[in-house]
Amino acid sequence: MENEADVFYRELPKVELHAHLNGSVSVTTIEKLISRKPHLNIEHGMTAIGKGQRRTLDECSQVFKVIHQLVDTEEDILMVATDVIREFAADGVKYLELRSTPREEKGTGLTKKSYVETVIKAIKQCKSEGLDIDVRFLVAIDRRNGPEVAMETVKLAEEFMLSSDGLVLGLDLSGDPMVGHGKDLLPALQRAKNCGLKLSLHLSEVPSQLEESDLLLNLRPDRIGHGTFLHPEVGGSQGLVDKVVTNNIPLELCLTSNVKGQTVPCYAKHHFKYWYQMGHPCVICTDDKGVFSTDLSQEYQLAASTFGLSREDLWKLSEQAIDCIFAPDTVKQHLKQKWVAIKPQVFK
Ligand SMILES: CC(C)=CCNc1ncnc2c1ncn2[C@@H]1O[C@H](COP(=O)(O)O)[C@@H](O)[C@H]1O
Ligand SMILES: [Zn+2]
Repeated sequence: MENEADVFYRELPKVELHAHLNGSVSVTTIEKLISRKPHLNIEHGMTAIGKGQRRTLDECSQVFKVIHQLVDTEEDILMVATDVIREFAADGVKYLELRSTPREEKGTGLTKKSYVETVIKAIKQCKSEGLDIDVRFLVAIDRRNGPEVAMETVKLAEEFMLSSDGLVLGLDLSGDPMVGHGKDLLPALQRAKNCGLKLSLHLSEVPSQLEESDLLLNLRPDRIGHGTFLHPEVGGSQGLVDKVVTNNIPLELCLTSNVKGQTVPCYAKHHFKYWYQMGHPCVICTDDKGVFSTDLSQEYQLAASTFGLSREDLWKLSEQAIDCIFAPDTVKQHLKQKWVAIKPQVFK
């Protein structure tokens, strides 16, 4: 049974800007995938981190390898993407930017192009079902794959930005933060920026990357993923903070992901507090709702209980997230009107 508080968080209209497709796969969908591929001998304990459990970053990366084995055909991607979109819609998300790394699978004929096409197909299919959610796509670069693949990915994203009726809006830089160096990826990221792709970069997700963070910030990304170690208290620097503040770059903050992935010691010490108190634009996100066994309503609830936010504070937080989306102003206006229309129902 849902209690009154749960209803509030679900009914609160929300914007999700940091969700990796294959990290967002629910237990129900994983079970469907496992039954399609029994020979892999995968159990769903291998694909999700439960309540109170933690994993090192390295162990988290292993989890993605297991999920990628389960999701390796166009059919799988279509199912995964439609399920994930429906789940976000059911959780009260009205605008979603999904991100995913195009993969090629020689065995099944999947190509990077057909990968992106299939995600777009899923988005269109959900739209035709009349779901009350606007979904866009960010093409992801896995930093582990190096500069050449990054450049190829940018070209692919560019093509789709021009041909997808505004569904492909930008580029994400993600992947194991301990692997590779951001400086090698600068040419690809700069090209993306020049051709009009919006940039959301995972940045300072782990400590001691001041130089890399500085280089990436010089690109003036449109949003930052995590930014856990930017501020001086955790080994970052005032210079980095100043760059983020001066350029007013919103942060995508994922509480459960950071605590379960152990880059943050506990919820109370999450850097949400630092940036929120400063009045800097912060957007609460899930990162990988499947892997970390969460949803966006739970993340808002966690932020409220940890940092003492009122319902009015939460409303403002979700409404201000609209200003950080990559879709054009007309979409922002439309969403703002939607928020106004929904408010009486949420605060009844
Ligand atoms: C390791 C850890 C604590 C995860 C949370 N933080 C993350 N940091 C960097 N990249 C990520 C993270 N979560 C997901 N990803 C990226 O998203 C991919 C999975 O989604 P997809 O296949 O791109 O659709 C992963 O292989 C990885 O490249
Ligand atoms: Zn992420």
